[in-house]
Amino acid sequence: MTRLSVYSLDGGQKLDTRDPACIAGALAPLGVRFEQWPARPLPADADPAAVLDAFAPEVARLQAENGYRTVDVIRMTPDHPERAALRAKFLSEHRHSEDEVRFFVEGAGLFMLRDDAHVHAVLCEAGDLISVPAGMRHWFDMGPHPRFTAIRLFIEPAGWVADFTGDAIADRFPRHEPV
Ligand SMILES: CSCCC(=O)/C(O)=C/O
Ligand SMILES: [Fe+2]
Ligand code: NI
Repeated sequence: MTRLSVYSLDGGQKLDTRDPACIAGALAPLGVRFEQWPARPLPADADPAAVLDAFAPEVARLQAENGYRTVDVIRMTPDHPERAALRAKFLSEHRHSEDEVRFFVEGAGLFMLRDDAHVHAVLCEAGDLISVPAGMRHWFDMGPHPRFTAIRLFIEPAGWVADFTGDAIADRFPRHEPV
């Protein structure tokens, strides 16, 4: 179930909630957009084109709002050959020059969003739309046995571009531990 846990930078826990309205309300002051949209089941063999086709109305709505020029699909399974390398890449704290817009359509993954005083752990699940503002330090944990599909929307034609901070902060905070 979608969840927000907030930690102070020294690791003390300040908030833990599974209430979607509370999650959205706690993230909004950070400039983070969080909404829940209905998700629909996908065939196990759905390729990126099929995923985009299944969620064409949602993608069109987001593109109409913000003119995203590049849209892709990331689908991770526990046997994905690059799961360890991709997990390590996203676990490195980074930021982007544009908002990070993700619509989760299957499974779950953990976003860790850092501001001056806190780390906000947002466990995103199917149906969750999140937009992390440009410049916000963050990392993402898909866990050792990843299972999620997310639609990613970019203004930048090149798609995913990150500025890694070099800070190993992720090592000091909880990881995604799927049940
Ligand atoms: C949930 S989409 C994969 C992770 C990603 O694109 C990113 O930038 C994480 O911070
Ligand atoms: Fe990112
Ligand atoms: Ni904060």
